[in-house]
Amino acid sequence: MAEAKVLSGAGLRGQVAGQTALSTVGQAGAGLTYRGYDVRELAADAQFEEVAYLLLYGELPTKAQLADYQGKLSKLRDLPQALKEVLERIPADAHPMDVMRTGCSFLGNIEPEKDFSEQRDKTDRLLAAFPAIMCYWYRFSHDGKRINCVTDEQSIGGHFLHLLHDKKPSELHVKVMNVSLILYAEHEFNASTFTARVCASTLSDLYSCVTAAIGSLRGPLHGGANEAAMEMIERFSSPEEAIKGTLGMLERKDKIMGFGHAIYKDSDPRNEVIKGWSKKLADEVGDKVLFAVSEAIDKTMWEQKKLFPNADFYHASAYHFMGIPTKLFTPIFVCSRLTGWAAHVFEQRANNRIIRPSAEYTGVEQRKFVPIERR
Ligand SMILES: CCC(=O)SCCNC(=O)CCNC(=O)[C@H](O)C(C)(C)COP(=O)(O)OP(=O)(O)OC[C@H]1O[C@@H](n2cnc3c(N)ncnc32)[C@H](O)[C@@H]1OP(=O)(O)O
Ligand SMILES: O=C([O-])CC(=O)C(=O)O
Repeated sequence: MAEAKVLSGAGLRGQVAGQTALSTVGQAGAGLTYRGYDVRELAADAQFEEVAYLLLYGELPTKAQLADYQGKLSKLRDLPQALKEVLERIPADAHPMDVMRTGCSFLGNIEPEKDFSEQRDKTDRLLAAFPAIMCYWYRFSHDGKRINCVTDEQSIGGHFLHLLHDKKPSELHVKVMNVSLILYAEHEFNASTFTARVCASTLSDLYSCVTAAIGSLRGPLHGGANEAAMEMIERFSSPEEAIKGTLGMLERKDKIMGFGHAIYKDSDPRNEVIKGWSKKLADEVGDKVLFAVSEAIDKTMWEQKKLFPNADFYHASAYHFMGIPTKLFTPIFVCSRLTGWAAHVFEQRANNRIIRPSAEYTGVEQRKFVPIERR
């Protein structure tokens, strides 16, 4: 029989591992704030670029600052030819998160961060270029098309949809992308951000920090859960089937992706926001199955386990209704969370000590070395 898992203290749960002025997660009142602003207010009224500016530059921009910032980002969207050639060599069956990791890392070779004084400019470049890295590879490997990486879309979300679908996105879809990018932007010491900070603490460069963070976000217990949730939802063709299937998974002690959270105990404040937009999109496309299936799983999980949907669960159906292929879900998360990762790298660099915790040794007692011929 497998030994019982020792959970107390595992995963550094509940331990303060450093300080941040960027966000609060799971504190009384607003469940999530970015530099003091409730994420729900930001998602309702701000543009993603305003939130990126807030995280990276410290305060919300004025109208003129936002226009300048969006103008700057628009000019940084195109990809160097050498990067396009690398993307063209990545096969169609590669995981797009691996493509993002490679794209980010390769850009770090040809446009390196030579000095920390460049950190904001390098972040802006990545923010502008990530949608094209994802879509250039996707459209080339899947449709055989070398797309133009520049569009006249003002927003990053609109730019991404335009590159992906080769047409101007609807206002509703641009709005939902904007909301989604805001909701995913920052979340304190989650696994991928902590990865970025550990890397930054060695005084490594920004691209290494972001590449490492992409690797952490990829896993299904973190950002990869939105794709895993979609794969689960799609298996059911009615709410009744979904309830039966969910009960079966719980009985088999399967993990239900898109549910539960390491910090939030009763609800994830981002969920109600993206759920509302997913419903609007379901109505727009005339969906009669996916949203109802999602709600049935949601209700069953609460009734059976008191587990609630996290930000990833209703993102799955929302993205699907906008015609986004499932395997691009987590890369979109990268386009957003880059802002949080980079802001944490800046914060770590501003007050750095190498992150190096201790381990409790559980191995054998010290013993005498036995030469190989006597073993
Ligand atoms: C938005 C970006 C994000 O990264 S949000 C997280 C995305 N990940 C997922 O949705 C993956 C599914 N969820 C999980 O694996 C966990 O809930 C995560 C998020 C990893 C948190 O883990 P941890 O802090 O260990 O959970 P916990 O201590 O609250 O667990 C208590 C008991 O409940 C169980 N549990 C938890 N989540 C689920 C789930 N989704 N499906 C089924 N069971 C779940 C745990 O296994 C644990 O049970 P037990 O006490 O070991 O019997
Ligand atoms: O905070 C966490 O552990 C995971 C999460 O929700 C996020 O990174 O958005």
